[in-house]
Amino acid sequence: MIEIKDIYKTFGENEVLKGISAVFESGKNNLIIGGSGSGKTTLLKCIVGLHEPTKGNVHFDGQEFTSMSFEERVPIRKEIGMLFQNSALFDSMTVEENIMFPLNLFSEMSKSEKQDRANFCLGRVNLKDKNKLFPAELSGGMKKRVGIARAIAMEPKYLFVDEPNSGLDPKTSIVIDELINELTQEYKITTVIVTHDMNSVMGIGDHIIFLHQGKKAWEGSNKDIAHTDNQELNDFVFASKFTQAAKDKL
Ligand SMILES: Nc1ncnc2c1ncn2[C@@H]1O[C@H](COP(=O)(O)OP(=O)(O)OP(=O)(O)O)[C@@H](O)[C@H]1O
Repeated sequence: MIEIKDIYKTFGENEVLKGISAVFESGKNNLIIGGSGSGKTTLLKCIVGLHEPTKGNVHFDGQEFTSMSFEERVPIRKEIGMLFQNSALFDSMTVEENIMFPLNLFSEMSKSEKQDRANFCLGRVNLKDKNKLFPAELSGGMKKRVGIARAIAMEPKYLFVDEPNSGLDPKTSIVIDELINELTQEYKITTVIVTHDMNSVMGIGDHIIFLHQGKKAWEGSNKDIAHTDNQELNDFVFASKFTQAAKDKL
C-alpha cells in the first residue's frame, strides 16, 4: 500500500501539484488520469523519488520515503518496478540481457539463477524463446512485454507504469492491460498507472484518481465513472459525441 499525503510540486513559478492525497492499495490497478499538463507524470515522479515534492510525503507500507536519504531509500527502490512510456530497453542488449539488468545490479543471484529468473519472466509475458533477440527485432507490443518482464524481474511490491498503451493499437493495448492486471492480482502488487487511454480506464480501473489543474478533482472506480456528475471528469472521459452517446445508454 502506498499513501501520498498533501503533495505539492512547484517548478519556478509554476505550481504543478497542489496538495494531492490518496491511498493506493496492493493487488489493485490504481490509475492516475487527467488532461495533458494536469500533472500526472509529475505526481508519478514525486512518488518514486525522481522528483522531490515541494511539500508533502509518500509512505510505502508505512515507511515515510520522502525524508529518507539516498541510502535509506535503497531497500524500497529494490522493491519498485518501472515501465516507462517508450519501454526504455537498452538497444545494444538482447531481450535476456535487458531483463537480467536489474538482477545484475541489485540481486545476489548466481548466473544460472538469473538466467532461470529471466526465462520465468519471459514465459510470464508470453515471450518464451525470444531471449536472444534485440529490441530492434521486436514489435511495439513485444517491447512493452519485455519492459514488463524486466519490471517484474526483482519481484516488485510496487509497479509504476507511465502510459502503457502509447503507440500501441487497441487490441495490443488490451493485451498489455490484461497482463498488468493479472500480475497485479497474482503477486498482490501495488500498481500505479498513468494513462490517457479510456479503454484502460474502463477495463482495469479498480481505483482512479482524476487530476485537474494540479488537484485531485475526483476519485472512484471504473464502475463509478459512468454515473459521475463531475463536469470536468465527464468532459474528459466522454469527450467525443460517440462516447457521450454510449454513456447515455448505460
Ligand atoms: N522538470 C520540469 N521542469 C519544469 N516544468 C516541468 C517539469 N516537468 C513537468 N513540468 C511542468 O509540469 C506541468 C505538468 O506536466 P506533466 O508532464 O506532469 O503533465 P501530464 O499530466 O503528465 O501531461 P501529459 O499527459 O501531456 O504527459 C507542465 O506544465 C510541465 O511543463
